[in-house]
Amino acid sequence: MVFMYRLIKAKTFRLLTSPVPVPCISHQICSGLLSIRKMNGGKDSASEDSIPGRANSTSLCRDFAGGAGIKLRPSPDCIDRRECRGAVETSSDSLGVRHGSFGIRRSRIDLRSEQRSGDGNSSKFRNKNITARVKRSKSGQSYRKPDEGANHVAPFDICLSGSRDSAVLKSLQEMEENQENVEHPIEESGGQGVLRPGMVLLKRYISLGDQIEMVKTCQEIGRGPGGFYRPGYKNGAKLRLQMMCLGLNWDPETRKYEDQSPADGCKPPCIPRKFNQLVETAIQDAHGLLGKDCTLSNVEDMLPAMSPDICIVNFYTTTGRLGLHQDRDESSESLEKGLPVVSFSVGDSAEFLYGDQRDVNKADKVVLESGDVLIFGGKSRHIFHGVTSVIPDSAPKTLIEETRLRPGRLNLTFRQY
Ligand SMILES: O=C(O)CCC(=O)C(=O)O
Ligand SMILES: [Fe+2]
Repeated sequence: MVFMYRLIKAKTFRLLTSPVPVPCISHQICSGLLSIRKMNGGKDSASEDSIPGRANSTSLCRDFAGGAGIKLRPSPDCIDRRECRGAVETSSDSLGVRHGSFGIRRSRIDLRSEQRSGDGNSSKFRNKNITARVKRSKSGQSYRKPDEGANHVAPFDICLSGSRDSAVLKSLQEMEENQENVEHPIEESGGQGVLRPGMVLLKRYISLGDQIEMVKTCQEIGRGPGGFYRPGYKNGAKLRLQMMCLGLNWDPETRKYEDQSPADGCKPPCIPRKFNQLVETAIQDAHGLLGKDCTLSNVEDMLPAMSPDICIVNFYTTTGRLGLHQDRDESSESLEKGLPVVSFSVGDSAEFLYGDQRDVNKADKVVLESGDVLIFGGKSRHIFHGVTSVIPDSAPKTLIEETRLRPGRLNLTFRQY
């Protein structure tokens, strides 16, 4: 009897502590092995940090953890296999692991996946000596620790989940009522056109259908490896936004582009082809606008064309903002040529400041609404710019209904390294 009991206990222990291979097929079609080990009791305790909807855990391919919760989600347009190497300690995971078969409270996830082909960006950037703060785990596996000592968190979901409850319906109704009183700021902001040399604003340029698709795509990618997280500066201060980088990761701490996300050590997801196409047509249309000025012999002198290989996706809640700064961490070649930054705004409108100095009192202001595209290159490539406020309840109602985007603003800025 005692022998039988010991045998069962030993088997159970082995079952709980040995890696359970779970195929990891992310939205990036990365194949890997997820090993979940029970490390600490079976109690389940969800905790949240101060950011709404953010669970107190980091999870790689967390949609695939938890046995029964395995989901396969092909990436929109992204066909390359990406490299994720990580060894991440998680505390209670609000997603798959928490609901996993063992009620795992803390788990260690080892994930390894191979890289296949790709668009050539990665090797190109590796050759440029882009630094990645890669550390070695005891097992020798490379991984990158995000905030040392801080709780790792699951990627932020830019959309609300669950069924439409009365609170959401109420806020939709309120939004509808408020929208009747929203003054469209085209006149106030000068509307569509050339704001200054090299700076063009295309008002309501992105169709509602494309905006909806953009939100859904960003949500999909943003919940996966290399997804949304709240970045911080060297001094520990956090930015007042959630960020995800596509193509290459931009690290506010080092002010460098790297080929690993600090949040989970994964390669940044690639930029969906559709996004790049929109950027290219927006630049062409901006050239069309500039071409109306007969004194310009070559519009590209004022606004060079570019092919984006980086996209920084920011999500601002209604209290989010971004201080005046210059975008100057791209390659010196790109900056010298004045290759433009192309910015898409989706969701709530925002007050955007821009000027020649880092001084809010000397800056000009424009309201960026859902669907607007702002392009700044050439002589305006080094302008100081920032977001002072997000205007609540100003997003198109249909966009919110179709996507359940959280209150706030999604902004995508495309650049060429
Ligand atoms: O949100 C915006 O409009 C600006 C974002 C920005 O400046 C940046 O990501 O560098
Ligand atoms: Fe910027």
